[in-house]
Amino acid sequence: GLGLSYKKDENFGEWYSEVVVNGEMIEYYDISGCYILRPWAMSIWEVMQTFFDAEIKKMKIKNCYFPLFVSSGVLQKEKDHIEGFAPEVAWVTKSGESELEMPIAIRPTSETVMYPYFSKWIRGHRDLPLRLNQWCNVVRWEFSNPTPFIRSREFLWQEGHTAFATKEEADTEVLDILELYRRIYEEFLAVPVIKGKKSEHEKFAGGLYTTTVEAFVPNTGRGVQGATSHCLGQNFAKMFEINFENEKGEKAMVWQNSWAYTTRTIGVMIMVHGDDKGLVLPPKVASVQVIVIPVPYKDADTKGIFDACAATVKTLNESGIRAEADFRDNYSPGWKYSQWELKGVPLRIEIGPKDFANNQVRAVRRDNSTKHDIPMTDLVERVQDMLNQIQESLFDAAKQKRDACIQRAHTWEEFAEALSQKKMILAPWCDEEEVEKDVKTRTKGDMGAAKSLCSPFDQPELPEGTLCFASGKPAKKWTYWGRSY
Ligand SMILES: O=C1CCCN[C@@H]1CCCn1cnc2cc(F)c(Cl)cc2c1=O
Ligand SMILES: [Mg+2]
Repeated sequence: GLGLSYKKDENFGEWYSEVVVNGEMIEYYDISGCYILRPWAMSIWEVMQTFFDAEIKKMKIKNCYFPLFVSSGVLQKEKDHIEGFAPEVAWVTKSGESELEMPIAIRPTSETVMYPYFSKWIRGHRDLPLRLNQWCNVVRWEFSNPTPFIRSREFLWQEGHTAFATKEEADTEVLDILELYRRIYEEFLAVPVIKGKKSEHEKFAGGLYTTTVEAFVPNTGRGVQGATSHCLGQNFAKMFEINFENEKGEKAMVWQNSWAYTTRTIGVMIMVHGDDKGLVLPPKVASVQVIVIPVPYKDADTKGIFDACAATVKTLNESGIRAEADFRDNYSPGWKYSQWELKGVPLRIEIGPKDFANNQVRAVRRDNSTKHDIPMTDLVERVQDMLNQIQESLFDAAKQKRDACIQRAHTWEEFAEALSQKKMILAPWCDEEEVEKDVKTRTKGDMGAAKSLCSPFDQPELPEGTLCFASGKPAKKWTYWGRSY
């Protein structure tokens, strides 16, 4: 039958892979770590893309497209930040039967692809700011356990790459983009995130600083890096000689940013909202927000009921609500209810003989299963209200659950206890990299080590004399710690 064989609270990993497959988002592929994104997933990606693309266009950021392939000389250009990643670079070594002269890498990210051309295109201050974005795929041949959406060897993302005359402009854009990432999570996916700064150890080594929106999966007690917005400083400008003649006629290096979010966003949403009946889609990103199901009864006016369903869909669509009817005659209404619940459609509308006779519909919410009789005369207004309520209550429920997983800790004992309870820990830290590495070492285990997730911009009060939870040295900042994906 349609029912899932795993429970979210009992076998999270199996529950997740069953839900993404049975909910028709993912099809497994014969190459490990690669997944087929079916329309039910792609439509969510497109809703976010439509929002984000419009927003960056308002910021005068232009889309472009650079080649997938990177020559090995160019890729190795940035030695120190590459060496850590070398094992995950995928290489093309042959065409047909013949070996290539030089192996060609498939882009794992596009700094080294783009920046030689930034150097060529940027001459004077009038060429700045240069602000480009590309929507593309990247390949990273990771070996840690692949998970649909969350960790795959190929994924879709957007990568923004910008260059400015001043640091101030770069700093401002880093946060403008981070706010868009927060909106994607909190306003579209209904997932609460924490805005903060990555530690020196966790940041992008090639950059100056990394800002992030951190999500959290209560079931596994793991943090998830939701999206990142880096200020690269002048590091890449130095390496790729990206400089310009400033207004005083002096030669100056540009200040750069790079920022990305990926299809991982979809996996986080599924993990946070899904339940034992399947996917639960926030209305903002659901390609079908309302599914209308006829409930004919043997001698009742079946045609009338079907026509009422068609009219309901038409009325909703005309008001901008994404509605469909399920007229399939080879499935019972009950079977259809289960199937559309499995696919996470936020609202179901049933029209049976009684509803039809009373010129009303029966609406059922996917998130809390409550039933509501709606007069046809109020249809659009009531349905729109219910969709807004579902969006809001999904966020509120997720925020409540996430907040319940946050534990403050002042000592190692409190930290270790909270970690064992799968919490995300907010602790005062001395901000020393050696101490951070020590926390990783001390928490190594089969569940994976704890790491710093971010130092939240919204810092609680740090009273004078507060000591670091791990080193006992004077604490400098509150920082979130936890296991992560
Ligand atoms: O996160 C972003 C936003 C969008 C543009 N890129 C940055 C940094 C990416 C770091 N990073 C991440 N993963 C990598 C994997 C690799 F195989 C190689 Cl060669 C390099 C990297 C690498 O530089
Ligand atoms: Mg990686």
